[in-house]
Amino acid sequence: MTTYPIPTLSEKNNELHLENVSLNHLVKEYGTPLYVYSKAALQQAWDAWQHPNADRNIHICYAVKANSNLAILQFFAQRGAYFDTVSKGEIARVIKAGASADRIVFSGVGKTVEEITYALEQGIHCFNVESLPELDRIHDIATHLGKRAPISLRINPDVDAQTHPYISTGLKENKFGIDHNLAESAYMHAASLSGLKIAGIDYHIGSQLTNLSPYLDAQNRLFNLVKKLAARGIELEHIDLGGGLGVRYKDETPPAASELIAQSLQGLRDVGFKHTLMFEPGRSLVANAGLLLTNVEYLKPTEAKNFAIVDAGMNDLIRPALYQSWMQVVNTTVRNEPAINYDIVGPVCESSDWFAHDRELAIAAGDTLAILSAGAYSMTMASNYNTRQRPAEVLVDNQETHLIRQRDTLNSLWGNEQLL
Ligand SMILES: Cc1ncc(COP(=O)(O)O)c(C=O)c1O
Ligand SMILES: N[C@@H](CCCC[NH3+])C(=O)O
Repeated sequence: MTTYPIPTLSEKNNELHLENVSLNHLVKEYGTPLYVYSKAALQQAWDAWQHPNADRNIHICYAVKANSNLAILQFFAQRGAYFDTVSKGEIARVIKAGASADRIVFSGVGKTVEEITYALEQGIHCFNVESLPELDRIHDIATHLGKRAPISLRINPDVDAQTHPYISTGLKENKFGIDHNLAESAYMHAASLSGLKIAGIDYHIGSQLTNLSPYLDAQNRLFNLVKKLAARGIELEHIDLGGGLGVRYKDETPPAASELIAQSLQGLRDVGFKHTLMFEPGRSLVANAGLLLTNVEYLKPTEAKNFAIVDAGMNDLIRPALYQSWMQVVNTTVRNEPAINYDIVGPVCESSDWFAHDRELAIAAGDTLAILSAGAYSMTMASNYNTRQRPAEVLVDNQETHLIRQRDTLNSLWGNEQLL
């Protein structure tokens, strides 16, 4: 029997099921393209990040950009998550989903005056500050509002995360964070600003990391810095080690979250630190709880290739087009006919509109394909390019299904536009 990266996906009676719901049944009920998430898989991913007997507080800040559907945010809020956000919209979503603002950290290199004002008015947990001008801006706005802004400086440790260059963020040529070498003077400056309250320190070196060593290198550099800051009288409440833990799409073997937490805790104990520990996982909490269902519209053999043209496009799921990501594609109906090689492509007018190249599959026109591991950076990166309606989203809970987002309506496509 095939094993899938999604733990709650299995074959029953020659059809794929997510938990106890047939994917073909979902297609009949909700149509395609359709994002489907498994509540039990979300729970497993959340549980993997729990470390009940730690000798300090550990806050798991779910990185909202990975999947920001309100029902998904509500799921994590109900389990006591903190949230890592990067825009006013994400902060507002988290609050709308029922989380308290004081569980929100606000990252991002380009925070506007409007966003900082909004975050201060809501009373967020902490700003992860990415530059000196941003530090001054937050001080000015906080002073104007008669508040003190809790801040952490995001340090760029100049460590190679060994991942795709587009999702590597901790090298000195990346736009993120404050240079490691400037960190001490940046903290001294922050300490001199009355509108700020120094709360912590953080880094985030990249995404889809499958190896602990870059993490641990960055962590050691950060701990040295924390020691130097303490020697200068700057005490921090928390250390935030960012997100980035990878998942299995194909045959990757990322470390377990428990391993990452255990090593980080050990590192902290070795240097005698008592700080609260924070992490900002996104992908590892949601990627393998979701898939995208798409209908095969046409099989098109050409001299060069066999194309399977599906009704989802790069606008619905851009990861293969943008990063050449490998995502597993399976037929939701198990077919015994011989498999042949297909390029799985969408209807969008771009040659980069593909999901898989040279995949061996047995497919008939009208079948439904499932693109797996599509719980993270999939729906959140969807667009309306080619004036296509973004997919609906469904959450499966054992035998029950919940529509958690309607498909875009035609009217929603131009609802904000105006004829002259
Ligand atoms: C600041 C920050 N924190 C957390 C994350 C989440 O990363 P991941 O989804 O790889 O865990 C990101 C995205 O890479 C990020 O930019
Ligand atoms: N969007 C990327 C991850 C970006 C991480 C954001 N800092 C992906 O799909 O892999």
